[in-house]
Amino acid sequence: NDQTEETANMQRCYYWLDKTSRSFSAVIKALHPDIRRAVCIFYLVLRGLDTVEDDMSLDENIKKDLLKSFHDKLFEPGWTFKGIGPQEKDRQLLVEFDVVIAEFLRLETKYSEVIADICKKMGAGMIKFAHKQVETVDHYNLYCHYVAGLVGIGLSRLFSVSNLESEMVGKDVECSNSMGLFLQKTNIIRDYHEDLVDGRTWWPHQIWSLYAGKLGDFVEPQHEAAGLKCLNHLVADALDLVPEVFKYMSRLQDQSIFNFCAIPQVMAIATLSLCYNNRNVLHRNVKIRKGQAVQLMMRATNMTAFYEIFEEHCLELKARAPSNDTRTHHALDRILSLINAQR
Ligand SMILES: COc1cccc([C@H]2O[C@H](CC(=O)N[C@@H](CC(=O)O)C(=O)O)C(=O)N(CC(C)(C)C)c3ccc(Cl)cc32)c1OC
Repeated sequence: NDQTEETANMQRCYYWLDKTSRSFSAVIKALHPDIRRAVCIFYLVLRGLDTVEDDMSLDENIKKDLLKSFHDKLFEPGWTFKGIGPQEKDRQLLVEFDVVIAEFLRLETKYSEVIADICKKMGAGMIKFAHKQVETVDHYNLYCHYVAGLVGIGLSRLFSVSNLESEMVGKDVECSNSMGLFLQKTNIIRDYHEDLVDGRTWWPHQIWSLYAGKLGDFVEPQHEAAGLKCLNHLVADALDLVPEVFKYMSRLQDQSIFNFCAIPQVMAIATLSLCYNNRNVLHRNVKIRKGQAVQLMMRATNMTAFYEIFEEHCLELKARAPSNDTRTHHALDRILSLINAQR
């Protein structure tokens, strides 16, 4: 896509987009020109907020104030933040954040007000979860709402106000929230070992305590079977979101927006299927193969293919799930009957 007519600042923003999201930046750059800049800026603003939340070396009070006021910084031309620890991978983005702010302030108000509103809500939510662990399933859903559901809700509002999508897309908060939860829960399930090492655990205590005394127990051979039961429980919980994902995707009209929304979702169902009953999840970070990811990206361009991809992964999952895992079988049966019903 020809970005030559963009300002020097916007060129710099696309540079940061390439640096902060490997495969995903190309999908954002392929978005319809009416919405491309708004989504790129939204992505970078969220990356900035995420970098603050992730920096464990930051003084608690500085972090709290910054999370609470981040949405106001968007209206302070020239603002940057040099306090992020040197180990944070996207530290430099905040050092050059004045560039993002300059472009944010050039956006039409109908876009910038959505981005600022989501930042305000997300920052406030992140403060509530500054303590390290998640207690109940409700807390789990609330945490995922703050860090991911709100992204889906914000994007859906951008799609609607651009008039590229119907008003319903921006109004159906439940479906938009589920789009974020499906991605976030998949990441949390996949990142068990990595997060354990970092000392931040997002697996809800109310679920894992059914299977072990300490979350770290699952890395030990004698607790592996229990670890797999817990893993499968969380996979089934994530699969319960798929009906809402289908409802959301079925509403989309713009091809570039469909691709932008579909690609992360098909990556997630492939990752979720890979994680199910997979003991490697308890010891290291598992990822779908690059070749499989590319295949999925190329296929996920229409609703028929979207259903087919989910059906393939759900049938494969059903074949592997032991008959006594009723939670997983019920979730899969519901998804498969929805797919058959729309044929
Ligand atoms: C309607 O809602 C969406 C529609 C399309 C894409 C996303 C969602 O997809 C990427 C996809 C992405 O960023 N993939 C990475 C791979 C990875 O990080 O695992 C990448 O390819 O670099 C993602 O993961 N997150 C991060 C959250 C899940 C926290 C929201 C994300 C962060 C900022 C934005 Cl603007 C968008 C997204 C949506 O958000 C729900």
